[in-house]
Amino acid sequence: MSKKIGNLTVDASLYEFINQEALVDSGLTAEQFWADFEQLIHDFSGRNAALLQKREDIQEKLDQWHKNKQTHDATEYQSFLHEIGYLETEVDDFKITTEHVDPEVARQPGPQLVVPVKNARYALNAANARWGSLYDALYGSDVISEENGAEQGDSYNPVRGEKVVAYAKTWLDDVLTLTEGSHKEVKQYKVVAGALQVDLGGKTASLHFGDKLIGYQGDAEKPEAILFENNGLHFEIQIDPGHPIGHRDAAGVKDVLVESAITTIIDCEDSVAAVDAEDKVDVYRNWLGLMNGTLTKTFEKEGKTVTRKLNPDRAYTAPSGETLTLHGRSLMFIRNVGHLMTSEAILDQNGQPIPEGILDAVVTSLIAKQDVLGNGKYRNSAEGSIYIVKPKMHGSEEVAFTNDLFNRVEDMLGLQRHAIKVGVMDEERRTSLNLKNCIYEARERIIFINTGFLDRTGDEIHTSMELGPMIRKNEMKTSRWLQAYEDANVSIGVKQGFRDRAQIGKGMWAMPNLMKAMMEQKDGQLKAGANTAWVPSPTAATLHALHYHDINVSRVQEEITHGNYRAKMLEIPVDHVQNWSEEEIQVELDNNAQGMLGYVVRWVEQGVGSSTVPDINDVGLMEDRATLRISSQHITNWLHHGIVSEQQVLDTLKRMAKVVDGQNAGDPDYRPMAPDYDNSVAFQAGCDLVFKGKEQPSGYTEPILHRRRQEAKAKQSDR
Ligand SMILES: CC(=O)SCCNC(=O)CCNC(=O)[C@H](O)C(C)(C)COP(=O)(O)OP(=O)(O)OC[C@H]1O[C@@H](n2cnc3c(N)ncnc32)[C@H](O)[C@@H]1OP(=O)(O)O
Ligand SMILES: O=CC(=O)O
Ligand SMILES: [Mg+2]
Repeated sequence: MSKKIGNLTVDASLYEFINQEALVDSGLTAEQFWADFEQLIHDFSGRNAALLQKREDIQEKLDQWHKNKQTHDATEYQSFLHEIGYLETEVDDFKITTEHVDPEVARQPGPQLVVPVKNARYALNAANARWGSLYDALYGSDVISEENGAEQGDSYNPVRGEKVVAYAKTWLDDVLTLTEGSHKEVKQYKVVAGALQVDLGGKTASLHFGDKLIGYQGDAEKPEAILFENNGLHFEIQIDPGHPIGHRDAAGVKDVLVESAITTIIDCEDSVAAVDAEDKVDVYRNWLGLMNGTLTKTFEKEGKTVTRKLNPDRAYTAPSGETLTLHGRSLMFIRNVGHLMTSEAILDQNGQPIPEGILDAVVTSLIAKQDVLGNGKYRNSAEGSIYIVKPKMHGSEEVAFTNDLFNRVEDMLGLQRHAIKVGVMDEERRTSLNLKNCIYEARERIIFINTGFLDRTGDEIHTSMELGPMIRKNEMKTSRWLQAYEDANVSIGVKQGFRDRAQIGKGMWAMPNLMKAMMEQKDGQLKAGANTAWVPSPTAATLHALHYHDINVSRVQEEITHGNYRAKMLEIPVDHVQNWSEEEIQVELDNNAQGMLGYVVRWVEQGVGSSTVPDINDVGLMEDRATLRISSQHITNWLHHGIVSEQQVLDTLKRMAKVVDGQNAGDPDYRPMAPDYDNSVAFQAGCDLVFKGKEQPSGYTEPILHRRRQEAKAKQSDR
């Protein structure tokens, strides 16, 4: 059902949602909103389409260039890229001037959590993941080994519990060093004359660096929680001798509560399957509930009914005796979709679906205006800012388009100029190579540049598809172009004045179950100069937060050395030797096919936009549209260059479909792909992604996924 509003045709459910929910108390009338929206669509759609056409024209030229050249000459190639406008002439030096940036962005380095907005249970969990139990994160992850009787099991294992406490207290000794003794020996914590005093059994000690104590809850002599700050991040020692864990502890410590997900990206993009107006309304309604504080979700967990809602702020007594309040929730950003897709939720005056990025910009900003006006139960941005993450832009013209669009949205919604901030995903090759210019176009509203290395890898493969077969997927992570891209992002961000004003972010830890490995490796992103980095879950946020206590990122950024990274970034990861055995080729194909189908089947049949899918070695990998872009494009590339044959790919897909079916055997809602492959919409989607992969714009997966999901939905409603 749809409604004619002016010259627009608007899906009825979206129209009702906007009029009856999103516009309420927004200070805008429905009449004016729809009239302005129509005009905005009219003014911006053509430019959006032209930018997409430019992408296609450039790709066509790149393809021809590689096809016509016998050998690849790097210097010649760079000149050609300049000629076709792929490499831009660099703007003069400048600094970003973004104002009204919340401290979480400007001055609090810390983890950034990403969560699919469509999943209310997870989204609420993510918003609340500002604070996380260190004991729970350790107990439930592989950071604590299961050796010597420390298995997780079904009920509380005190042997494991002891290891957790030992780990946490060793950490406390590092960040909260006592004048003598160890936190392991403490018998009592109290606050005396505004300072920490610990009883070590006969001896007393205090903090080596006294200014780290900044508050407490309860009675100073017998606190329930003591709050500390280190490197701008907070944590609490929580004390309750009556608690089952506190009861076992000499000082009654029941937990260490760590400030964890400082910011969270509420994602409308790659972790979400939203293909029609119904889905978009679900997405927007959850975002509204997060902005006005009304979102709740009731579900069964461990035999109990749980109702999850947003956590309140946290109140403490400061050493001065005054009340100190800290945010109880993560600062929420909203990731809009990119410029590529259109949405049938609204048809323009010609009956054409409008650009989905425009729809997201208008509706997510309208909803966030509730927070700007202070209409919600809680405040997200104390600065009255709206944080939109914009993915998958190619080059500075596309950033300029976003900036102009946001100006117009601000005018339309009655927001102050630059109230809408932008986080630019540095995840397409044309953006990485022209990053300084991209930042320049958004210099008054930019609040992050983030290396989305997953999309970036997909774009690397697609852009140079014609040059030759690419190196194996796992080798991409250590290749020279990728290192140069990561370094360039930090260097350019620092030079353009991001330090202590905006985020220089790094990418996702995509192995949600391998937390020990994360603890060993993810601090590398901070050492490279990032002041935030992506994590897939609240547990990962709590653990990754410890890295920011170890490393003072602001200081790291001060010492960043700058180089010229362009030439290295332009080194294309083709494998010139191709010294692969038949077995290696098959393993690579199996791995890509399994990851791809494991993700696609849940996307297409069940509308799940992000899943953990076991890889060939049974390691659970976070899969989303960006990882799908890599695996599908990799197969397409090897197929195109004859490393694998069409029959081999098809046989592999069929074999892997059975493996994936087996992995999902426990799911009553699962629809197997084998043996009726021709009738499995998901399997057909997988085939399209590789066999039609060369024609997909920039190698993106969304056009095929959307079409196939719509088909699966239609089939399901017929059944
Ligand atoms: C390239 C890119 O664009 S990366 C960014 C896009 N990707 C993402 O956003 C991925 C985000 N992460 C996720 O979606 C999930 O963590 C997945 C799909 C990877 C794993 O999900 P699951 O297999 O269901 O996780 P698992 O069973 O281990 O844990 C579930 C619990 O963790 C919580 N959880 C897991 N991930 C998240 C998250 N991102 N935010 C909040 N809570 C989360 C769930 O709420 C649940 O707890 P609950 O029972 O108390 O509600
Ligand atoms: O969006 C993130 C990415 O890696 O792609
Ligand atoms: Mg991405």
